Amino acid sequence: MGGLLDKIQTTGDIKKLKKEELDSLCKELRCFLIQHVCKTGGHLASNLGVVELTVALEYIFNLPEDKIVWDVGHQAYIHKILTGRKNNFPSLRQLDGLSGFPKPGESEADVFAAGHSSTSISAALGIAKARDLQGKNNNVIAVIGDGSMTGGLAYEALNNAGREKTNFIVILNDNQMSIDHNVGAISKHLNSLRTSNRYRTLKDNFKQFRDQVPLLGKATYLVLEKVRDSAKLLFIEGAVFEEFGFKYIGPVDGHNLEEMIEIFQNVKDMQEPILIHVKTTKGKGYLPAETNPGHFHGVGPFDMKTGNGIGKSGGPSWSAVFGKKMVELGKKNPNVVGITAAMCSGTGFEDFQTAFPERFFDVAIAEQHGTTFSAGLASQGIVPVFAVYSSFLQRAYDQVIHDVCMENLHVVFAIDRAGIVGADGETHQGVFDLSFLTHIPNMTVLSPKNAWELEEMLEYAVNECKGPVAVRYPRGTAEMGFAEYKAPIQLGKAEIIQNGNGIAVLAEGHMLHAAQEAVKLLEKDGVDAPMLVNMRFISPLDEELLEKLTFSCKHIFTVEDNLRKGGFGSKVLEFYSDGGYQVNVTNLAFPDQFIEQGSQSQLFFRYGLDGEGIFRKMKDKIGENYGR
Ligand SMILES: Cc1ncc(C[n+]2csc(CCOP(=O)(O)OP(=O)(O)O)c2C)c(N)n1
Ligand SMILES: CC(=O)[C@@H](O)[C@H](O)COP(=O)(O)O
Ligand SMILES: [Mg+2]
Repeated sequence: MGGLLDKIQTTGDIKKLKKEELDSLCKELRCFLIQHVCKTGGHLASNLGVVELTVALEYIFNLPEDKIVWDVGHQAYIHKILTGRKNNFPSLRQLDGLSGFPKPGESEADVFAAGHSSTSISAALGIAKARDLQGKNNNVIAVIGDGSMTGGLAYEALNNAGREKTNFIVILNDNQMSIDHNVGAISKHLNSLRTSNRYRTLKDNFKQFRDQVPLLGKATYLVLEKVRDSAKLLFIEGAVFEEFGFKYIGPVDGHNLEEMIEIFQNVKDMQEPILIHVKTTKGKGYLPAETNPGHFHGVGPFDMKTGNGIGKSGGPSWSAVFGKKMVELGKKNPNVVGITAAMCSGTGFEDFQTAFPERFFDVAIAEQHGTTFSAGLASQGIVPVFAVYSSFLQRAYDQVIHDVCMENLHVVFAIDRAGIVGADGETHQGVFDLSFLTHIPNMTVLSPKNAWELEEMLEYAVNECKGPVAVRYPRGTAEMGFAEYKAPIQLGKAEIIQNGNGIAVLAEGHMLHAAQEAVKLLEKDGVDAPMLVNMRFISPLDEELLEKLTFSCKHIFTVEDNLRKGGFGSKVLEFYSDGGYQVNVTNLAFPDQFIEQGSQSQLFFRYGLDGEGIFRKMKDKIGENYGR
């Protein structure tokens, strides 16, 4: 690999290239990207789609003085390669490696961190206003996808930005895709703009006019050039963005470097809010990704030649178990409906969508709306099951409290990707939901130990619960172990896996597996069989059991896939402290910090939450009483 890309070692080096070289640079970038992402995995399709857009932006604007804010940030790989991180690219999304998202700590060219969608316009506006207050005159650009443009926060920001007479550019990268196909009225509106030829007409009109002027003098020509340039900036009727106060430019071909370079040159330094609508193709330039952009949105390692995945194909994922059970529940109960916020395939909801299209709602990237919409449905006797990634539900904290729990409405939250998710890192780790849900009055929170229990809990949540209920389960292959433990689910009741004295290990959800491994190691080390418990309910806790333990156990350990503060263990401690019990409780959980990227197993190991790590921590704690 080499040539032009080798000349780009640091931010701004791209500007040393000749304009005629940029097409070749784009080709090299695509090869580089595919060759590396096929090994590391990552958000390939979105990045292939923005190669020319990123090159044009970074060729015209002056980084790092000019600020580019990437929405979600999953499409910032080309930006990373062009801003000094090419050599580190093999470590993308790996433990201690390059982040898959913009990170100001990684480079001065990364202005604002992201991972969750629809934040770019707000953040960029803040950056632009700070610039104005500080008397600077750099450009500020938000790059947002059409999927992210369905998030409410983007409109709060447009509403605010449209009245500012300041240098502020929004690039709307429209590939008609979210992860799955984009949905909703905004998507339709963008489609009507995409297919309009008004921008082309203006350009063509100019060409016709110019060709008709005989013996064009240089001065006239220059005036016409200016007219043509400003023609691109003309108010185009019908684009919703104009109503917000933005000057709308588009649609522009996002794979045509020349066109984009010309437009960016024109808008650079303009003192008003401008929105440039750029049309791109997700997966551009790599056939498997162009053909199946949903799959290549976020992909694991794959064979570059065929696009086929590489690596172990274990059993069904937790999401697949959820999806299959939902079809069964939907068949039995016509009141059950499914809701997703643009994560239909990720949450395993596709079969339900196919089976019950009229009972399935993709609300787009709108977790807040999805939650309140569910509350509305529940208020009328429908049973909504909102499948949502743990970290994205953070968005809807107020809606969960104010619209669901306060009214004690029967909304079922199927919380996918709860706990450590791995390579997406800090922004996506689902390690807060136990802390932000279990203290809300009326909310029931359950965690399954295995696939069977997830199904049982869903059945329980849908058919037996009366109020708000959340079932949380992790990313990855569903656990099948403990198949012989099938006690029926009962409100607030834990499941005893192994009786014992002296030591009790209370496990949350899938952490039971690591906890059992640790217990076996303790036994092997000469400790009398500790008690092992699958808690099942994190809220309400099995208080009867907790009280009983105070008579038989000297040491109580809690194990969970969540941060320590406010989590399962914290609740157990609180119970004992409130009741004035004298017990020795140790919480084994992730430390109270943002947890970095890495594979799930690497992170469980690093934080001592794999079987061996739990064993060591327990051994340390038991100390002088060890072995008795
Ligand atoms: C709040 C939030 N919800 C959901 C997601 C998951 N997610 C990541 S990218 C994406 C699609 C974004 O589509 P778009 O902005 O059009 O980008 P594209 O991948 O098409 O370039 C979704 C739903 C997220 N990152 N943040
Ligand atoms: C960028 C983003 O938010 C999603 O693409 C996310 O990375 C998907 O995660 P999963 O791979 O766990 O579905
Ligand atoms: Mg898109």
